[in-house]
Amino acid sequence: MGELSYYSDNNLFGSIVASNMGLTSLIITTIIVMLCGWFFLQRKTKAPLPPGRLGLPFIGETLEFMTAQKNNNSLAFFNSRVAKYGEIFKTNILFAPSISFGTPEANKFLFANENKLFQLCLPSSAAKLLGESFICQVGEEHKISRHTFMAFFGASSLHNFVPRFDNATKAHFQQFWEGRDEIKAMETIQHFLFSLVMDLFLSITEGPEFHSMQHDVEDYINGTFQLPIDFPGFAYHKAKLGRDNIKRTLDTIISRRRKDTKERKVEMYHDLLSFLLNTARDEEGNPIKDEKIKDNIAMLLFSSIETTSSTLSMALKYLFLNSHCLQEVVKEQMEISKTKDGAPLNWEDTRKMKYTWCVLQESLRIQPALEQAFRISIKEFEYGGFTIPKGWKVFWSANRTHMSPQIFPNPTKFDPSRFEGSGPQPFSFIGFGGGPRMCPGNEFARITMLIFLHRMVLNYEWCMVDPNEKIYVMPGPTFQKGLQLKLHKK
Ligand code: HEM
Repeated sequence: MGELSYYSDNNLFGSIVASNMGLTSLIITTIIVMLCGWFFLQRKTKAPLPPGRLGLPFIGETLEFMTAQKNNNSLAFFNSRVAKYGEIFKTNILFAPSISFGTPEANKFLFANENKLFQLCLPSSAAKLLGESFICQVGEEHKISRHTFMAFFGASSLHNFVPRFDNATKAHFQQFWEGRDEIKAMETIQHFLFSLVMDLFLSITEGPEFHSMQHDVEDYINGTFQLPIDFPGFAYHKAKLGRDNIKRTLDTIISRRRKDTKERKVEMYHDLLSFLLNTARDEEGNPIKDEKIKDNIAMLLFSSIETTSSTLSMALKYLFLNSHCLQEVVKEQMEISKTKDGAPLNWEDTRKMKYTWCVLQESLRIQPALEQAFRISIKEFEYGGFTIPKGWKVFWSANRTHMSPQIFPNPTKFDPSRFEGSGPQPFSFIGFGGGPRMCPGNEFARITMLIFLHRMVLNYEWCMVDPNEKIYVMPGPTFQKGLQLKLHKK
């Protein structure tokens, strides 16, 4: 028994040890399996970077992109990558790792997450020249400043300016188009827009300040987004001098305006400067500081002219190439003209120009005035099954979206009827951008372009000297020979 019991105890001990060892190894194995699973899941849940090529160190694919863009062919750059990598891909253009978005869903995501996941990123050299203007601000500061300016550029405020714009447009045609049988339309339109904004912003339509500003604004526009070489002869250096001259001229104009206000001549002025000096307030409810007024007026001169002149010039080209569309525009404008009996156009008239507005939007769809704009991701996040790292650039691209055959069938065909009725699906037409940074000048651009086309089609027939005139994009679309037109007065 004892032996037996010894044997049994020994056996029991052995079996306890054996079963403990079995349990321990079971626990260890379970932990190892769980750890492996956890690591595996961790690896699985961290989505990969979007596919694509970052290209050469630092310059990446910048040269290839810039060459394609300059030749008005950035779509080929994008299409080849979309075909290879899909709708979301990585690249390195403009010297930074970047991610390209192009579908309406991705555009919506980008615009809706401004300040949450993305923020505007301007090259620091350009931001330096744009100073304290609201285009350089982000977050709440941007929202408040932009709101101040929107009070002036919104539809309700521009309402009253329509007859004044129409009179200015008639005067422009008399001075610059009358009696000419050939014209470089794009630069003449730029001059027209410069005159219009100088009137709207500062009530200045002629004289030395007008001419010096014209020259300085041109330098400012041409050089701000160029290579930041601050040395005589380089575009960026000229832009800096231009910006300084604009601000000096604005100093003189502001002092004169203050004197006029004291002498109660202020009611003479209905313009942006008067609004900024007398009505607008900053975020703390104080009058806006002069430095901010000057930087914003200079920035608005900068943003308004090239974009609008390019869209109008493209519309003249497409109307010439599509005579059935031109006939529709003429019919619509004649109907309006018949009701006017020589009186200037008003706000309600511009509301009736529905087909003409479709023509302008279709022109902007095919040849966007701003092809893409960049944001920077302010935190890491996932989108579309990919990780978007913090600090990478993400950009929307108007020509990628506008030229997608899934969104706009037969995308190269000029077809203004795409914009009739409820128009294209949301976030598929992004000619004016979207979200909190959507173009605040779109209403102003809309009315000025409609009024211009009204006067143009009622008074002139035109044909392009070279219907295949080349277009460069640097960075906005520009006709190689300035859009040469032969004119025939009706
Ligand atoms: C057809 C004419 C125009 C086109 C196609 C156009 C296009 C655009 C686009 C696409 C953006 C968005 C850029 C982005 O997302 O980063 C933008 C922004 C802007 N536009 Fe326009 N624009 C036009 C006319 C104007 C005019 C007439 C003005 C001024 C009166 C103006 C002032 C601005 C400003 C200040 C911004 C920056 C807004 C912000 O950052 O909050 N634009 N424009």
